[in-house]
Amino acid sequence: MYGTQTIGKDGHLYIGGIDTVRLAEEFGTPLYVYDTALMKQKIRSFKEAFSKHTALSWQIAYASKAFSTLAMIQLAGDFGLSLDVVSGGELYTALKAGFPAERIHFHGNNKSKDELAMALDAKIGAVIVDNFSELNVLDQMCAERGQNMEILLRITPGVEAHTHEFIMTGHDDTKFGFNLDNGMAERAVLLALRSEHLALKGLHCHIGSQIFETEGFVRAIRAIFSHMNVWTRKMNFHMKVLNVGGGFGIKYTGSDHPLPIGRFIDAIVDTIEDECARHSLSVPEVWIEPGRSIVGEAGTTLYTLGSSKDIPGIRKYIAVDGGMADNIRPALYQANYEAICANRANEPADQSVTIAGKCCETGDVLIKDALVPESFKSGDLLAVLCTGAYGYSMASHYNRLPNPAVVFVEDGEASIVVRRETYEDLIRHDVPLKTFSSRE
Ligand SMILES: Cc1ncc(COP(=O)(O)O)c(C=O)c1O
Ligand SMILES: N[C@@H](CCCC[NH3+])C(=O)O
Repeated sequence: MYGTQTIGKDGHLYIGGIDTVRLAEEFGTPLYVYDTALMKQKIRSFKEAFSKHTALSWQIAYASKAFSTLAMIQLAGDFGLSLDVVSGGELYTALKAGFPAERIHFHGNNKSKDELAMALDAKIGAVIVDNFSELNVLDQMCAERGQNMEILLRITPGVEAHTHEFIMTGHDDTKFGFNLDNGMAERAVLLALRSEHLALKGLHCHIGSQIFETEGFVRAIRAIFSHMNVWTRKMNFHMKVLNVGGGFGIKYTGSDHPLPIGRFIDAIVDTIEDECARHSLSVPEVWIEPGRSIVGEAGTTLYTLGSSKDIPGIRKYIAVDGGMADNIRPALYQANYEAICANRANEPADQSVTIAGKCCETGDVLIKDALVPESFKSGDLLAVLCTGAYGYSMASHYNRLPNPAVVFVEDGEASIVVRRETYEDLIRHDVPLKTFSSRE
């Protein structure tokens, strides 16, 4: 159980003081429910961890790829966060939400000219330049417009984070960033410093996601400083900002043991301060980009149980009214989740079942061994926990399933922040063949 989740006397699961059975009745299922008090608490713990380091300047940029909607971006803005966006769509959402442009940082390994133009028009805070072609294109665009832009360079420090290989990003063989050890990063620093319109503010690295140890951050920072030392003296490059990315691990199941956020922040800041002292450099402003660790545990997906299939001696499948279309993570990363029977949460959960989705795909299994009450049956409500990160944001329309609604709950109030898609929404952009003259 997470955040404000409780079990009521009626045996129902409550979130933010609201009965999830009522939420399902009112908004339908599948339904993404976000405990906003828990998101705020997560933001506060990042801020508190930094405030201990009184001499330091810092920014916490929410990585909106984890969950981007107008309401979420507003919440991040209200709490003084900066914002990491990674596409024109995320940037558009941020601007429409009224997020202060100067606190937006634009990422991505293949930003189009149109996306860069959007960023320049909006005068965002920084572009995190990922590769040589982007450096060149952005420089030319700024020159044509007579505009300046602050940039960071994304560095690939050659560090392998201990996580699923699909979500590692700091190792040498990755599509992201300028590699440190083969001279790419040094050349990028040189080119950026020569540009008249790009102001090289600092460096960025992101070693991966769902990380449980501080060691990867420490190694990445040390690797960057071993070069910074040379670049400062050789090229007179003074790093004003070091952005160490996101990736802080969360507790999806009882086998995950995430570190308190303060442990990560202390390790990051202490290492930076130590390296600066060692090389007689001034301490840069420290930026981080948490996504999952702000929204992950705050999200719960409610499903209604439908059909079941018991294969004696093998397993019992129980199917819900969603699946890989609203949560691709089990199929994509073999991610594990836990669930509660939300309308009978007080009954002993001693039956092991496999929770399947409704997509036409054998791999559409949400949880392999979920524990549910013996009497679990069609019509019951299942709450899959910790689905707040990369669930809604990676949702698809596979099998023409409309995307679920999203509600924020807090202090007994529920606010719909994304309406459920309708079948009409699904065909909204389709152009029927009869509009083509070639049809016989
Ligand atoms: C550049 C960058 N920053 C931040 C994040 C956020 O990561 P997480 O959601 O694990 O905190 C990601 C995603 O892995 C990323 O690619
Ligand atoms: N989408 C991934 C993480 C990668 C995110 C961005 N680099 C997940 O669900 O775990």
